[in-house]
Amino acid sequence: MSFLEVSGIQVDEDGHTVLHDISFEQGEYEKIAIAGETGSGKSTLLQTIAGLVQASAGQITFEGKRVIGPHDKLVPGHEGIAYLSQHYDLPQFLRVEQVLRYANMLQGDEAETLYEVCRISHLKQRKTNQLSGGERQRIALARLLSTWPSLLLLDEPYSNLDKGHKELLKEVIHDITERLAITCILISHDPHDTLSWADRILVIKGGRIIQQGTPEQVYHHPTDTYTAGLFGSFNLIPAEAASEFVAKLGIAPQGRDILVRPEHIRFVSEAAGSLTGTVQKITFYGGFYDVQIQLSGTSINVRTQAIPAATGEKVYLTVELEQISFV
Ligand SMILES: Nc1ncnc2c1ncn2[C@@H]1O[C@H](COP(=O)(O)OP(=O)(O)OP(=O)(O)O)[C@@H](O)[C@H]1O
Repeated sequence: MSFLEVSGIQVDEDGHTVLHDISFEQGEYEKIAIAGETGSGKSTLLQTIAGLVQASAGQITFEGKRVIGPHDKLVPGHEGIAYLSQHYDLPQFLRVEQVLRYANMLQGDEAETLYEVCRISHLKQRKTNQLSGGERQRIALARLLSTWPSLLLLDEPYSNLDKGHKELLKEVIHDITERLAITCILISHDPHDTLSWADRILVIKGGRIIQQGTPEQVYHHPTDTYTAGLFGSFNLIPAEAASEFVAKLGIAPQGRDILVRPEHIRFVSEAAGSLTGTVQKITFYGGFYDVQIQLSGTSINVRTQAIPAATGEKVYLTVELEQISFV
C-alpha cells in the first residue's frame, strides 16, 4: 500500500478538462515537487489531492483510504492532508497566540515544538496586522500543522518572499519533514527550489504529467524543450546541423534535434577539440561568462568561468557525450 496513490485523475472546470489522466504514487517521507508553466494545472492537482476540488474521473487513496471530493462531503478536505494555498488568510487584529489557540489541537510541548519549527515563537504576542508577509505565512503554516496532518501540500510557498524570508521558510520546510516527520509535495516555478529539495519531480504540461524523475534526470535528460526550459538554459541544435555535430563527436546521428546545457560544453586545446567555432559574443553574469559560439550550421552558448578567446577568434570545444539528449 502506497502512502498516497493518485490514479487516473481527470478534472473538468467550466466544460474544459484541466487535468487529464494523472497517476502517480508517493511513498511516506518522499519529497515530490511539481513543476510546470502557469496554467498547466499544478494548483488544481494539489487541491484535488486535498479533497478541495472534485475529480470527474479517477481516485485518490491516502493511507489506504479514499479521499472524498467536495461534492460528497459537507466540509471539504481531508483531516490528514493540509493544503497551504497561495492565498492563505489570517483573521485580522487578533494576537497570533489567539489565532493559534483557536486552531490548536496539540498538547503544550507539541505546540511549542511546532512554533519553534515554524520560527514563530517570538511572534505570539503580535497582532496579525503587525506582521510581514513572510511572518504571516509561517503563522498560517503553523495553524495548518496544528491539526497534525501526515501530508502537507505547499502551493508556491516561496513566491512573493524576499531572500531572507525565503531562506527561513526553506529551513522551516526542512524541519517540517525532518523533525515533525510530515511528508510534503511542493509547487515552485523556481528550478533552484525544486532541484535542490525534491527526491522526485513531476513535470506537468497542459494538465498531463509529461515527465517524472529525479532532479538529475529531469535536468540532464529532459524529454523535450518544455521540460528543459523549466530547469535552466539549453542549446537546441536542429537535426540538420546535429548530424555534423555528433559525427564530429564520434557518435551516430539520430535524425533528431540535440539538446545540451551550456555548462556541458567545454573549451579545450586544438588537439583535444572535436568542434571548431568562432566567438561571437561574451556576456558576464557574475559567477560565469556566457560565450556565444558560431559553429558550422548553428550557434551555441557555452557557460564558462574564464574567457576562452576574444570576440572573432577561433576556439575548440568538446561536449560531455553522456549529457547530450536527442529530442
Ligand atoms: N475553478 C475554475 N474554473 C475554471 N477554470 C479553472 C478553475 N480552476 C482552474 N481553472 C483553469 O485550469 C487551468 C489550470 O489552473 P491551475 O491554477 O491549476 O494552474 P497552475 O499550473 O497552478 O497555474 P499557476 O502557476 O499560474 O498557479 C487554468 O487554465 C485555469 O484557468
